[in-house]
Amino acid sequence: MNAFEIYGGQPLKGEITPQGAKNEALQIISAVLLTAEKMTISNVPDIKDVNKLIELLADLGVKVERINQDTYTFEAKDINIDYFQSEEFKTKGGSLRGSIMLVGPLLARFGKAAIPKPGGDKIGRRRLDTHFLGFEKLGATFHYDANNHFFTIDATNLRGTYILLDEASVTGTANIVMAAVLAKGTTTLYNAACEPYLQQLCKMLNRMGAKITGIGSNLLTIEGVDSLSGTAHRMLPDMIEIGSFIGLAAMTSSEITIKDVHFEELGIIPTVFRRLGIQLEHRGDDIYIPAQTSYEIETFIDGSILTIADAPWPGFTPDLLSIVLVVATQAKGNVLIHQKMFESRLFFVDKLIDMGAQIILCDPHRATVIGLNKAFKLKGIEMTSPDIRAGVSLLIAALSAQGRSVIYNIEQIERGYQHIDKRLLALGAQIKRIEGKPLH
Ligand SMILES: CC(=O)N[C@H]1[C@@H](OP(=O)(O)OP(=O)(O)OC[C@H]2O[C@@H](n3ccc(=O)[nH]c3=O)[C@H](O)[C@@H]2O)O[C@H](CO)[C@@H](O)[C@@H]1O
Ligand SMILES: C=C(OP(=O)(O)O)C(=O)O
Repeated sequence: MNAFEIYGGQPLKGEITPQGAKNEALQIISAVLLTAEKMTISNVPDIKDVNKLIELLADLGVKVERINQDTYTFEAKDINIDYFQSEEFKTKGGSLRGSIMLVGPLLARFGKAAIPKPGGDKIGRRRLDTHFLGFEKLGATFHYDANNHFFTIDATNLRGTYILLDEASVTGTANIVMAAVLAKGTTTLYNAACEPYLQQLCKMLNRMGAKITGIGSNLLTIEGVDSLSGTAHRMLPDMIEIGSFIGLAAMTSSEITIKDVHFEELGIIPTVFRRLGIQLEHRGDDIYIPAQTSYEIETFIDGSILTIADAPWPGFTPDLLSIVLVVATQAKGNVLIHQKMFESRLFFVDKLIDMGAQIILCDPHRATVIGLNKAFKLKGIEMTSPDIRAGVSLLIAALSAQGRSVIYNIEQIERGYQHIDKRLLALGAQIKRIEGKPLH
């Protein structure tokens, strides 16, 4: 088991380039199953979840070639549908959330699919109802074997229809769109999620010959086509990494430039960090963050305490709330963090409290942070990372803290952050990968 050992308390300095977007990559790479032709995908992040998905595709019979460090070609000509029944697939498929998005393309192209209940973070209940209700509307039938946690889905004759999603699920929308592109007739999808990940997916599908309109809105119209052809696609920079680096710079009083961020795709993210008092400048397509000895959280116009809450896009992504929370611990002022979507995503705050942060966990969804205004530094401790974003938040806390910290269970962090120790070392961080297990 690997851990990170960190000596914190020193400012960092330099430039950092965000990786390709993890959550976009999981959709885009699943979509290669929709065509027998060659797909060339670039800016693919070298992270555990993406590499596992690529491995799954290869196991399914997709011809995968790595052209260079971040570019792959995929050719889904001969697919081995029987692989679904193998024990290997049940183990591998169950280990990442993104594997659920293999179902839509497989139904569209082969009329059947099977999938173990996927993994992902322990951040609360993670329903898949939206996916299956959507597939059912398109004419699929599914069976859930609760003993083996295994879904089997049949769909020989998918037909376009009107679908009102029960919630704007990100992976659910991607899955249903990918099933509908090859269905007969027109699908109208309302209450669709519209994150940049989905906009990128829909634009790529259109380049492959799909007919999707309404991209970027919560009403998508998908006119089914007979087949799709190959194309090339480049992933956007990962907006969650960009937000994490903004938080890192502020918390550690570092002067950092985040390169090539595609600022116009970041939506409300820069605004939310600015509301925490963080100065950031949009220079060319970079974000420049000066070294700041203090940053002050705004209040609402009437003087009441600021609330930062998550919401489906174009609202603030839940994947950055843990980062905002940690950054607020060293701000001047107070903020209420309201994590509406997930039930267990704030449960890492006990570690921050152990480090000296002032936080009141009001209930599983809400935490009040009383900023220390950098008057007292957090102190380094040993801790275990419960999920990917909490993990990076703890990493940021450790880099700002006085003394030595050890973070265990870094596999969680490495699901989504490419070579993070090496990239932080390049900014001057004192971080080392060590062997180690938590005591309990
Ligand atoms: C692989 C991938 O892409 N994972 C992302 C994806 O997960 P994923 O697609 O699994 O998440 P969903 O969008 O389905 O939903 C996430 C949670 O939010 C709740 N919910 C969702 C929509 C809504 O309108 N109201 C609501 O309360 C759901 O019940 C669920 O608990 O989207 C999440 C929400 O942005 C992100 O945290 C994950 O990083
Ligand atoms: C929760 C996340 O990922 P996943 O959906 O893969 O668990 C995330 O990226 O923050």
